[in-house]
Amino acid sequence: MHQTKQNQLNHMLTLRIVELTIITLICAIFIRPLLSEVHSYFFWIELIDLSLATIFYFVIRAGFLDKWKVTISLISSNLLILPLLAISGGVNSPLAFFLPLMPIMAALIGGRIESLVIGIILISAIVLATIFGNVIMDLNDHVYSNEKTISRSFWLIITIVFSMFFGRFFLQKFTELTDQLKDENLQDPLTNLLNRRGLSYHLEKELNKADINSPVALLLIDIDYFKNINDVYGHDIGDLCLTEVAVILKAALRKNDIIARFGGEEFIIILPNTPKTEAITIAEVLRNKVSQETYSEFKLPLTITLGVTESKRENDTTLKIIKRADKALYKGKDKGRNRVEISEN
Ligand SMILES: Nc1nc2c(ncn2[C@@H]2O[C@H](COP(=O)(O)OP(=O)(O)OP(=O)(O)O)[C@@H](O)[C@H]2O)c(=O)[nH]1
Repeated sequence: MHQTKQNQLNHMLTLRIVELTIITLICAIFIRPLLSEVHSYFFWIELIDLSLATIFYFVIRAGFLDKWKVTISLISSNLLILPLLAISGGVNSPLAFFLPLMPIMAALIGGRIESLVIGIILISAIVLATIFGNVIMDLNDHVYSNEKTISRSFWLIITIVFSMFFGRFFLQKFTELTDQLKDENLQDPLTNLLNRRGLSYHLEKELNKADINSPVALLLIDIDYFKNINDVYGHDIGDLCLTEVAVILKAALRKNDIIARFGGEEFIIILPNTPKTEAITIAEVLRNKVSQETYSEFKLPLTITLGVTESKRENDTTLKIIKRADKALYKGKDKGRNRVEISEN
């Protein structure tokens, strides 16, 4: 789910970058000749470039390209631009000003490695264009200045390196931020357990992995008579009790088990690769641990009731499995609370 959102963002970002490139090229073709005299070479080169960028734009828009194919296209369009750059005057070409944008584009669309690869290609091309600067300039019949070419190459390389670092830095910040948002989005702020959204995400994943040999067990847990705590001691003590119960439940679980606050005073525990018989033993352990502790500064005793179920072979859904556990839980409440009940099917 989150991967898809990230892909959509990358896709949108790629389109914006290519749109900007197209706008810049249109300005270069139609507006620049009004401001100064431009060699006809540039017109044709920029027209070819514009056609490439437009094709690239529609191919991306149609969604034909995944991340790697976009990166490969970026690298190949770089390689295509380089000969155009050579015949338009090498590092002295106005096209050269586009080059420092490339590593940033590659970092945003592809990643760190892509940005590094493109940066290295460009720097090597600039070094070559400087060594053969004289020949390139002859093609374009401009007056060639060795010092000017070297100075331009120097600054271009500096800006490309800078752009590689900036791309990397931006990517790092972007990843940190999206990870943080992802965590916050899936976390219950009171108990720091997964929230309902996080639970659905993990439960769906585990149900897809489950089969006859490795069923998923689910425990629905409800704190007994919790309303009394709120009514007598206040909501803040109620909150404290909830957090303390969450800590006890979490500490008793195995590494791969998943715990979430389902809402209010209800928790759900997903036990991957666990048959119902084993889940019942775990549920009893949890029930005992919770009832053996006392909670908050008032040393309040608490008990829990648990409904236990396991995944079915076919067509099980997050909704169905939770509903089965819920039925079992309410059977436990009816039978007097502080107990483990198993779903019938
Ligand atoms: N402090 C606190 N209380 C909450 C929170 N969420 C739900 N509650 C309270 O939890 C209580 C749940 O009460 P009930 O559903 O009636 O059930 P109960 O009193 O636990 O009784 P049984 O479940 O039948 O054993 C309500 O008083 C809610 O206000 C919360 O985030 N913090």
